[in-house]
Amino acid sequence: MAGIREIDKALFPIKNIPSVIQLFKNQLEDACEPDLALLSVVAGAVENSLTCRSNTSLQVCEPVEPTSLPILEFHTIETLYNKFHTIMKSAVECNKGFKSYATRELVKKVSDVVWNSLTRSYYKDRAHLQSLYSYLTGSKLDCFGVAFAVVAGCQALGYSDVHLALSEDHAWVVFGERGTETAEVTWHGKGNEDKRGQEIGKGVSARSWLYVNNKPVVCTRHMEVAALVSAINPSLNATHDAFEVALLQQDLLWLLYDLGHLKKYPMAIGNLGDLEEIAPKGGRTPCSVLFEEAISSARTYYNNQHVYPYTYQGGYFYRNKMYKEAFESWANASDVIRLYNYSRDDEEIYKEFLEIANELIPHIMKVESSGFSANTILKKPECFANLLRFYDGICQWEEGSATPVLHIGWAKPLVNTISKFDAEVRAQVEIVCGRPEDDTNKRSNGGYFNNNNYEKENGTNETDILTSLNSKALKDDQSTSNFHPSIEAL
Ligand SMILES: CC1(C)CN=C(N2CCN(c3ncnc4sc(CCF)cc34)CC2)S1
Repeated sequence: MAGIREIDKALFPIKNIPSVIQLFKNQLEDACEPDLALLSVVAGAVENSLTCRSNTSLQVCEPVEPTSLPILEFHTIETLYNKFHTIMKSAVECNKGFKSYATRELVKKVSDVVWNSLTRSYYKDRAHLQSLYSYLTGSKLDCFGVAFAVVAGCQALGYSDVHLALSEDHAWVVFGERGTETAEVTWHGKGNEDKRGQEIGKGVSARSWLYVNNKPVVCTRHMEVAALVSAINPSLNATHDAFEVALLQQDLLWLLYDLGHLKKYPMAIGNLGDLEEIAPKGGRTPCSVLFEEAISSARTYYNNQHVYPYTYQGGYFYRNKMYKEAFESWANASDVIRLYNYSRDDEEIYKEFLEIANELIPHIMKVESSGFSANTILKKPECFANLLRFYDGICQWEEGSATPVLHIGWAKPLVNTISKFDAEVRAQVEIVCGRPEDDTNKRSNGGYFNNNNYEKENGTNETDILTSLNSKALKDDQSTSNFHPSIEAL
């Protein structure tokens, strides 16, 4: 392992953001691979010094150089770096000399070293528990942090084949001669037995969103740096961010973007888009384009199996009152989820769709039907079509799943929303149902919406459907409709 080089040491003591950027630049542009342990300790130390101040009350800071940081001494970093290497090397005898490829036993051993050195019990979802600084000074890591620490530990032991694999809500490792071996190395969610050491989902979990249909982001060393930078958390408290940390994260993401290391990492591009929306850097790609780039990355490299690129974009449109565009993004997100089976590990994306359906869309309908919107979306059939596509995707997500998705809490906002569109607007939407593929328990997208005349597949016209929907939600009468059984069950 290269260890800390003179060129890096020369940057210390670090007093400002440009010095941190330079350290990352040296590591990323250097011929050999970036040192994950060094960069994670430095990023964690900076984040900790600016967000975990003892007095959490917001000080009225005297105007300082916006990029100044609390001084970071080399000795501090070197001590923690050496501590990490000692932990790894004393726990794992690795054959000196030639480095073979990692084995499942080796990966499990490194995972055990990290796992057994964590504090017995602590609040796992707390902020600032993702870095090796947190691990080495507080013996605390969140679930992503454990996976990252295992990859950094294997790098410290000289295994260049062990890499981080990322879904939208979980992390594991790949290793071996062809990089095709997989292993769980951390936990997921609450109250789930960890599966550390096991291969990645072969069973039912393989069809769950959590494992993104086996289309995870498989990182290079440089993309592992992008993951640690994405995991930087600028939050000071529930309402405020430490702006220097957000600035550092944004500058580091631009550095990685310029070097091409975000090309296959949609969520990192989305993170950069969020930061750019808040504090746009002049002369840079605008955030709206970044959200589009994240979507095209997911479509190009991950067979469009990722949801978050569309919810990044939908959130941006929503915040900027571009409601017609938001509906389209959310319908596209729903077209992704419809191909999965909902499983108990998918709570995070369930909450995402629940918030869109029961908070964001009802808010839009309220604003749009307040009568002051000249160019209201309530007159636009494509908005109605995208709304139906959004809801239909969630219904199809539930079909074939062992766990139900929809319940009465979904139906009332749904009926409220649909009935805000007048009949003559709805009549302009044609539901063309393609022949459902003979896919056992998961039809492919059996239908799509476009704006011609509305025809239900069995000839029922839309007024009956909506009337029966309304009556169902309001009076629970027993008339039949073609909507999803869960809505039928109201
Ligand atoms: C549209 C949104 C709700 C906004 N933020 C989102 N995220 C914030 C950043 N996220 C991420 N950003 C970069 N890399 C990763 S790897 C991972 C799974 C655990 F390892 C999550 C995640 C998760 C998703 S999705």
